[in-house]
Amino acid sequence: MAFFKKLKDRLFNSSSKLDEGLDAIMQDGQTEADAAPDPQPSAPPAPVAEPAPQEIPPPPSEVPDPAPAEVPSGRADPPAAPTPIEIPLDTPPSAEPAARGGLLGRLLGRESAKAPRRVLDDDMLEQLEELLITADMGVDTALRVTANMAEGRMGKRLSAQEIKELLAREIARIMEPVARPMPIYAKTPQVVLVVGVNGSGKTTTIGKLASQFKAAGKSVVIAAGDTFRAAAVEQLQIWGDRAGVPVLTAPEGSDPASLAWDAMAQAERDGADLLMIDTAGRLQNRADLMEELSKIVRVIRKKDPSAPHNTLLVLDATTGQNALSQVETFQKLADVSGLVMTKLDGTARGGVLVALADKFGLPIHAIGVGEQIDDLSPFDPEEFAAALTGLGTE
Ligand SMILES: Nc1nc2c(ncn2[C@@H]2O[C@H](COP(=O)(O)OP(=O)(O)OP(=O)(O)O)[C@@H](O)[C@H]2O)c(=O)[nH]1
Repeated sequence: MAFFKKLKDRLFNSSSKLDEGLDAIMQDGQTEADAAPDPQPSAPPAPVAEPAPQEIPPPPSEVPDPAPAEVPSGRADPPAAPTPIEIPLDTPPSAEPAARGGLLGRLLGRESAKAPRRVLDDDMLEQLEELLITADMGVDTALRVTANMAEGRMGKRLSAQEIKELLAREIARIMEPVARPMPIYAKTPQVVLVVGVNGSGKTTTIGKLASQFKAAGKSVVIAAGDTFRAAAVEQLQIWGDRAGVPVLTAPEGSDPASLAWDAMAQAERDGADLLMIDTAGRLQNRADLMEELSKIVRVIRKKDPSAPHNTLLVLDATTGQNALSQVETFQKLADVSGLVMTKLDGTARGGVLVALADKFGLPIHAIGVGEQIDDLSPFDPEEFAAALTGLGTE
């Protein structure tokens, strides 16, 4: 629960946004009868046709599933890569579907019987859709999520807590298949190419990952592949020092592919388990960047035809919907195998992760929740859904 609390506190902006929005929606449609406290158990039966539901019915099985939980487990792994043998990050994501227990299960049924309720109708659904869109879930995902929430529940009187629970279940269901730590392969050195726009958090993420891999007993080499920016190289050296991992650099302006070749040779010589290669993120000139990335890949493949084994795209969650177009762009530039979402702390835009999972289904290997070396966590769909919806924050 410690991490949940940290994530919850740091995702405060997102959850409070959804919280406030839901409260407003509840107030908007509230009638006197809705607001009236439910009768005490000893009182005569209430003159309402339908008793206030204490439990949310489980999602009907025929609900169209945007990201089915039964997706084959290998779906998100790189197809041609060797079989993973180990998971590096310390806490694996929950194997249990969200609705069947775990954190969400424990958070259910915590509200007072007197909580105000509102009848779920078209009006309310529309308001919910708008709320999710403002939380950066995107139109398509917001529509799918609300449709699934409404399935079999139209006309029912729901409380804000029940709506949050429904929302959290839907979000966790979409996120479950993409919550996968970066796989570690038997082949060494495992080459991890790290791509993303400048400022997305590549350097910081490489440092954090290197530190975690090292703590897990792996030997790591970092290559500072953004050779055109001296400041970027310096930053990476600082992070390498923090993580206690060697950083290979090349003179400013030199060919990143040649550095990648040298780094590969050194990683092989040293018997390193992992080689993490930082790359430039200049999207202003896509043709150049594409050529640069493909040259790095060509060169390292001369030494190992199965490399790179992972191509991590680092995305800044605070860019909201822009993250979607960055995925599209980088998928054209490189064979992206997984995502790391940074800056989830203090952003009101965590909803974009749901849109990303729904649209691309790429694995989310880890999330950045701060600027310190240990502020990188495995992605847990239940904790994320609970934090995003504000469940358990009362
Ligand atoms: N709050 C917060 N800040 C982060 C996180 N990850 C990275 N940052 C900050 O984001 C800024 C950019 O991070 P970098 O790691 O330098 O990003 P980059 O993609 O390497 O950028 P360039 O070096 O310009 O290519 C830095 O100030 C980091 O401290 C995170 O998870 N949370």
